[in-house]
Amino acid sequence: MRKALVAGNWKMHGRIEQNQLLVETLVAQLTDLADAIDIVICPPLVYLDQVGKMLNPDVIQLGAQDVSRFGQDGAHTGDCSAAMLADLGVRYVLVGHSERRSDYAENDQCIATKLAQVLSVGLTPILCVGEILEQREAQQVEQVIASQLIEALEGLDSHAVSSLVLAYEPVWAIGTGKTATPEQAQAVHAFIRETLASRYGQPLADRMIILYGGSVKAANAEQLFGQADIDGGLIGGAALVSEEFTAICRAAANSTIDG
Ligand SMILES: O=C[C@H](O)COP(=O)(O)O
Repeated sequence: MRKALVAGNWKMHGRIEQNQLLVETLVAQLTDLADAIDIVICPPLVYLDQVGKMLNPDVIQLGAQDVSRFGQDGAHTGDCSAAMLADLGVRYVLVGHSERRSDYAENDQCIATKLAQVLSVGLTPILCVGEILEQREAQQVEQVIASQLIEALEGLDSHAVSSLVLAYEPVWAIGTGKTATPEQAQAVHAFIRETLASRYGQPLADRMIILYGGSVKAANAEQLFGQADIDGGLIGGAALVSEEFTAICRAAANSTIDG
């Protein structure tokens, strides 16, 4: 059985004082879920050290929102390498989030390079894929998702692919309050698993953790996580509210127990 994972992506939110309050609360509220699910918090880069020092990695692990595509130390102003993230105790790294794709024109080749950097230092990438509204309306969802996956995974062997986490995030559902219905999300998750099975074999596909992201909140988490191929969530806005994030984690734990 796959172990559910819930990752909170704070995006560009936080201040030292409010981070402290939020993380202290989460650590206290989520301790009993340590064995049931994996929980990750991805604060902004400048707060990784602060948040990392407050976390008990047996309960909540540290994640980063991005990584440099350059592997070596060097003249890359503003960048932070995978090795530096590992040095700080980061365990997971978001790669290919739609906001990186749109804000910084990150293409699939750039994303493939970043994946390789993250894997090279033994961290777990969370590879994000998802279609924009026009692509969904044009019935291109499967084509877009397959292409994003295949291009990003180009050059990785099965062993490397098996150490990834995937996140399906329909761009039209991110921060908009328009969640995909559980059926819409399940259909794409099943398609992702089929695509992986056809390229890397059924056992690998069956083990792959595939998260859903896009306006997940306490009120819809249970239904989403109850779908057969949805193994948890990548949470944005609701990750900034302790009661919401805790309830989402509990819904994921319940879905694991329910099977
Ligand atoms: O990384 C998180 C996703 O982009 C979802 O964000 P959201 O929950 O605010 O829609």
